[in-house]
Amino acid sequence: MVLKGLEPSLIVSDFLAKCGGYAVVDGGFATELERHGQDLNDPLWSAKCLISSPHLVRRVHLDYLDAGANVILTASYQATIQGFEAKGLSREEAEILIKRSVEIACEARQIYHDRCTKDSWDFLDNGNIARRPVLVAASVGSYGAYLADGSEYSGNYGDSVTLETLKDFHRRRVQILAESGADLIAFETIPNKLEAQAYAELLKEEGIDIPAWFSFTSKDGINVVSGDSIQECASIADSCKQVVAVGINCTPPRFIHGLILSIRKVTDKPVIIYPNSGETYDAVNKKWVKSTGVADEDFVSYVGKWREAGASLFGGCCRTTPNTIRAIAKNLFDKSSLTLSKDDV
Ligand code: MET
Ligand SMILES: [Zn+2]
Repeated sequence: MVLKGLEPSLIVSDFLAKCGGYAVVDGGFATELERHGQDLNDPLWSAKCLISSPHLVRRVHLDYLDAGANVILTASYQATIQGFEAKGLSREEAEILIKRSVEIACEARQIYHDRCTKDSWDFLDNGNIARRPVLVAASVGSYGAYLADGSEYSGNYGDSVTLETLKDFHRRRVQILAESGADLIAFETIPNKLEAQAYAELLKEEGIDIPAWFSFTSKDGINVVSGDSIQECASIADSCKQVVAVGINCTPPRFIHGLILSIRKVTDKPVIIYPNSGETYDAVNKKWVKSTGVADEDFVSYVGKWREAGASLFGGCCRTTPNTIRAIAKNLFDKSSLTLSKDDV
């Protein structure tokens, strides 16, 4: 994509316009690696596959592109220099793997476009065809994801972790990803305000010249998981020039509508939504379990409602699959059906 040099906000508005006003984000990445037989019970989680199965990483990206994704997220969510070093890799090897995560996603996009299957073309209203726009978003998971102790879902890092700790932890990886050829950086599953502040300061201090999105996670539909206010968190994203979209991921679908309304109160930036399947992560047993209480309807049937509430980018997070993404794409772009039956998923 020829994006460099454009104002960050123009990059996303131009991209959304080319996509037809709304864009489709990919779905659960680690989930899909597991479906392909990978055991991700490891401190590196999905990033383990950058070492052991890069071909599978590329394959999963391709599956999401085939399903209709306009944005694919790299396998770098839990790929950290510190995490790779703990596995005995050198710093240089760790940096190469982080960069490689972006290269693999770019390769997948290239393969996808080169195939020129009918799915890779969009028919425009004027009868012309255009190549479907695809952005590669370099994923950055939280400090809690690196700890791999479930604290990405509590946002509770304890008093010893300060703004500076978080900035120092993330600094080098963000620099590498910014220079890797990715179109943007996706700060995902942000559990608290402190980490959002750290990201915003890093983007500024390091003069990062590609755009970013900030995506928070919530377990009550009111606050982010730490209990910090979603509006305060979204305001940090709003004041950061490099941030081109703000939203929510890895959060049960039933909470999304209210969170979009809260975010819209403090920012006009595009809102991105990619919920999980509604199950809950049990950090002790490292398993996803069905929520008790009211069962979630499949979230694809909510997409129309989220769009009305003001969201512009839609995808899925943990436990969602290419089928979920296919159904979202159909929901957004098949003008004749605004709501999908559950059979579509
Ligand atoms: C815990 S949220 C994980 C987000 C990451 N992009 C993935 O789908 O694997
Ligand atoms: Zn997730």
